[in-house]
Amino acid sequence: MYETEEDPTTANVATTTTAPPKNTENNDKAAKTTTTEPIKKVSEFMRVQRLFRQVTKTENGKNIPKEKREPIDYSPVLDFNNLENNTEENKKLIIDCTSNVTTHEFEFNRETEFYLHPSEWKVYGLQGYPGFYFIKSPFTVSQQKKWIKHALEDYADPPNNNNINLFHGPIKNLWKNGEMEIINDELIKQGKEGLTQLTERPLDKNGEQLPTYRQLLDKLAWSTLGYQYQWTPRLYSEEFYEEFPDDLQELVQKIAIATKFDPYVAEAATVNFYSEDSIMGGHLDDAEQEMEKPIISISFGSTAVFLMGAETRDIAPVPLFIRSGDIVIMGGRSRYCYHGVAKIVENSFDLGLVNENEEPDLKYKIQWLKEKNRRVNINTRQVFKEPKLGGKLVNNKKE
Ligand SMILES: O=C(O)CCC(=O)C(=O)O
Ligand SMILES: [Fe+2]
Repeated sequence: MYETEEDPTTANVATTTTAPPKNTENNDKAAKTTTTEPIKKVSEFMRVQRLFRQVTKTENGKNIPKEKREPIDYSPVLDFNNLENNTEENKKLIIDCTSNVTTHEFEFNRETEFYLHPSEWKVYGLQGYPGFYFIKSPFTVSQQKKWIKHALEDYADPPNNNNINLFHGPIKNLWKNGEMEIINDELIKQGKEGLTQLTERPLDKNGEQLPTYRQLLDKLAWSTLGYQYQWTPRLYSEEFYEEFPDDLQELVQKIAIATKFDPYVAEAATVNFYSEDSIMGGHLDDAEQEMEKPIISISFGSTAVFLMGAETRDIAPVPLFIRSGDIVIMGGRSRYCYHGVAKIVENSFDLGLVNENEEPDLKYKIQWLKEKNRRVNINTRQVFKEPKLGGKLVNNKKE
């Protein structure tokens, strides 16, 4: 998992292809090196990935203002949310699976889980990918915010692992402390007195002063739940297990029932934090012993261009939009296929999540996500054929 292809035009820049699951592409240098790097043959996956790369600097290194950049052509992107807007080619790929899925009932709560009864869900498949499902967001705004809150407050904190812990050691209350700094900076900007109760930053595991929590939050790229995926040996080991959140377990088990992938026990999850210039290179998720159970993926915030590829990188992937609240189920063939995120669409943050009178608990989270067009993605996996340790099966099914 996460062994991504290096883009030869960005090979010597800040593209991380090892442990962190996503590549934060440095478009600036990418643009500069395009002309000097020898042209290597790139895969079909990379060719399509590059269609969504924007040049942000001129050849002599000058910043191109956002409004003057060559716009990205999103017309080839398949859109399950605007069926009529699709190219004729993409229309042929879209399968309406609504009737296959909506008959599998489970108990649910409109207030806290899904606002739409499963019989009202809109579910699509992709031609050539049996087992792949796309569910148009069945969440209310407040349910979306619940997962955003969990991701920032709980999932990114110890004992769960994240990309920042790898360098600095465990950092407690990353969000809470970062939020205090955000509030403090705002007050000072307004000429007011800053907060008095800012937490003193501890030294990190190397005895070095930690960067500010705001800076750390800016670097937050991923965290792991349940079996903590070990990026270097590329495996899950029973030694590194943290309790899997019950409410997330319940949610994905219900989605698994709807799509007939039950029984499903989420034993591990990756939580990805993207900002406006993040990408995730093409990769396979193949470290799980159980590959017959799908990856169930929920996303909130800005819109992504997701690439659904094939078993090799030599086949062009299908680019598709994933918007806030949409659910993607990668089962069947798609479970064995390359995929990635080519682009976070400019200015695509879901304005439905923005509320002038937001409660204090959420105000800064939404502001933080919106200001850099951020996106939170949570994707779950069953790791073992016989689920072990904390993996619980909740009986949600209506008999
Ligand atoms: O962000 C996404 O939609 C995809 C994430 C993904 O593929 C992964 O974490 O393995
Ligand atoms: Fe993946």
